[in-house]
Amino acid sequence: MKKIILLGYMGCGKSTIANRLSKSTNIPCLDLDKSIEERTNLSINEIFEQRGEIYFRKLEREVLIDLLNAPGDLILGLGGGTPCYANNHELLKGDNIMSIYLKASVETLVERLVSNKSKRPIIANKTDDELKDFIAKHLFDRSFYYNQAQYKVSIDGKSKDETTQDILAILP
Ligand SMILES: Nc1ncnc2c1ncn2[C@@H]1O[C@H](COP(=O)(O)OP(=O)(O)OP(=O)(O)O)[C@@H](O)[C@H]1O
Ligand SMILES: O=C(O)C1=C[C@@H](O)[C@@H](O)[C@H](O)C1
Ligand SMILES: [Mg+2]
Repeated sequence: MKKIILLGYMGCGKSTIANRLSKSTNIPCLDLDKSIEERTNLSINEIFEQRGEIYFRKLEREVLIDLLNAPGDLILGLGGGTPCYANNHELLKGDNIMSIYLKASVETLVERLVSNKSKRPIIANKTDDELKDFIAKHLFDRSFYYNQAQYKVSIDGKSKDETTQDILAILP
């Protein structure tokens, strides 16, 4: 059983690329954020609003552990913060796990996120002017964890197809 894990900052394309990889490989895919929403019957925004981020981070770890331990092959798109909390990055070093960091520049991320903030509670209340500085600092803080991934794929200037092909080329 192998688990292919996509990680990286919000907007780097984890959910999008996980779906495309799944279609090309016939390996089923799941999205950790979606799995959390299904388990709680709440949206990510509602979880943050009603229960707070600490509750979300506990749940995120629990659902991650369950999915990593489930039988069968899986492509899993993590949440943007998943490897950066509760030592989750150590969970991604198991023998049957292939972790892939979708590495994006601050510019690419700002471009994608500026009009897509509302469903992402960490940035939802940032003004467009604040967003670039926030992402630059946040990405810097998180990079230590993202860089623990086994593979790094740069996504700047690439189409969804090109990124998908780059990842297919490193799959066993
Ligand atoms: N290679 C690409 N080129 C252009 N746009 C892309 C590419 N990959 C993804 N996108 C777009 O970027 C946006 C963010 O992608 P996606 O939701 O897959 O990111 P994510 O990493 O799952 O984010 P989050 O951590 O917030 O769930 C989407 O609108 C998607 O269509
Ligand atoms: O970067 C983050 O901390 C987050 C990213 C999203 O995928 C969600 O997991 C949630 O909005 C938190
Ligand atoms: Mg996603």
